[in-house]
Amino acid sequence: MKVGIIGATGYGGLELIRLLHSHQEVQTIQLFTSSEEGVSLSTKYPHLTKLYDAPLEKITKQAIEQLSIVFLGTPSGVSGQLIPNIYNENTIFIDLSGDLRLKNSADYEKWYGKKTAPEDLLAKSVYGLCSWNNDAIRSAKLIANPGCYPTAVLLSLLPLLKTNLISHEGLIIDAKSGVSGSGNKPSQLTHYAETTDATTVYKINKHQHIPEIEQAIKSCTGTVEPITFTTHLVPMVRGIITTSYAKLSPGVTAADLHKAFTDTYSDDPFIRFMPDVATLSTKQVKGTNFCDITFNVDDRTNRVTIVAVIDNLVKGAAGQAIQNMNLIMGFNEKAGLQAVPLFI
Ligand SMILES: NC(=O)C1=CN([C@@H]2O[C@H](COP(=O)(O)OP(=O)(O)OC[C@H]3O[C@@H](n4cnc5c(N)ncnc54)[C@H](OP(=O)(O)O)[C@@H]3O)[C@@H](O)[C@H]2O)C=CC1
Ligand SMILES: CC(=O)N[C@@H](CCC(=O)OP(=O)(O)O)C(=O)O
Repeated sequence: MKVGIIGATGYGGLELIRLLHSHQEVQTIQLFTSSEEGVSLSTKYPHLTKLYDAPLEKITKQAIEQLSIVFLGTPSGVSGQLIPNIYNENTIFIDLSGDLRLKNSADYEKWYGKKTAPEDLLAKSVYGLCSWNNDAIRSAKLIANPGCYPTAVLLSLLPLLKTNLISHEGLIIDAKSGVSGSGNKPSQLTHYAETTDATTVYKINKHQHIPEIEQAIKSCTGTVEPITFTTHLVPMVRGIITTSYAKLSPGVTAADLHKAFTDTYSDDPFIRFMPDVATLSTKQVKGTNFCDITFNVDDRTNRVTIVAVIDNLVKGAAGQAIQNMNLIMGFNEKAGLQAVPLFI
């Protein structure tokens, strides 16, 4: 099968290359650029020497039409305008950006501060939250791959929200990410001198993933209340950890929560429910498509603390995008995604 990557020079693109390279169903990976046509990716990234030396290609409708799948790892505001120009019935589009996730275009313009994608594109797009939307994913032509933070938050909260074991009201979610989450464009926030030896809170009550999380909670459980969601940048390259605090519904015990997680995920290839662990670390999922989840009930407050870890570039981006491809194409869901975590 022939696949393509638009935005191949970005961090999401590089991670797609790394994972697709060992996918047994993928024979050719075409790499596209908007700014460095003719340049070899291995010139820019020497670790790809003797692997990806061919010149980067210009994005054209004719080239995209030849591909079974095209991934877009482009900054927000790009794919919503680009896809209408290259859309065709032969190719499946998987967008890693936030452009097609929010069904309400006013929400996109408010939270992203950018022009929304056309309504017909939004109507066609399927939210690619694997494990929760697999039936719709299997027949999709256009996938809105979930955001990195929403993936960890939703996978860890939906089993309890859907069964009404925790209250929808007063949910508080504290999230922390490594610096690769902000892509390969340097900024003041990600400058080494300011990120190393520091933890920084950012986008307080303004993060663009707030409406995405609320939309998915509504769609999976039928109801939603506003969430409090706070993001932090921590001095590591990869990884996300989310810690959520929820009020238990009357009479609910730890055993009920345990059952909800095992009922939902015991057969899941990538979600590892880990009750009774003393620690949970981003390292234990590094380089993989795993999402590890644990919880602890505080009897003093009648609250439960729910923790999830993912690799932002894999389960939070390229890995989940490939899992979506596998579901659509009817491949083994784990194809290309079987690596053991890079723990040390
Ligand atoms: N990093 C992460 O952990 C995650 C990222 N995402 C989302 O995925 C997307 C990609 O992220 P990431 O790889 O980190 O971003 P990067 O900034 O690292 O890379 C984006 C790439 O997009 C290409 N690009 C820029 N402008 C255009 C354009 N007008 N047309 C086509 N291509 C363009 C650039 O390549 P070139 O100049 O060669 O065209 C660039 O290398 C973003 O929307 C991000 O929000 C989602 C989940 C997690
Ligand atoms: C550390 C860091 O900066 N992370 C980014 C991740 C968001 C992202 O990837 O953007 P979309 O999912 O909206 O496309 C952020 O918090 O904005």
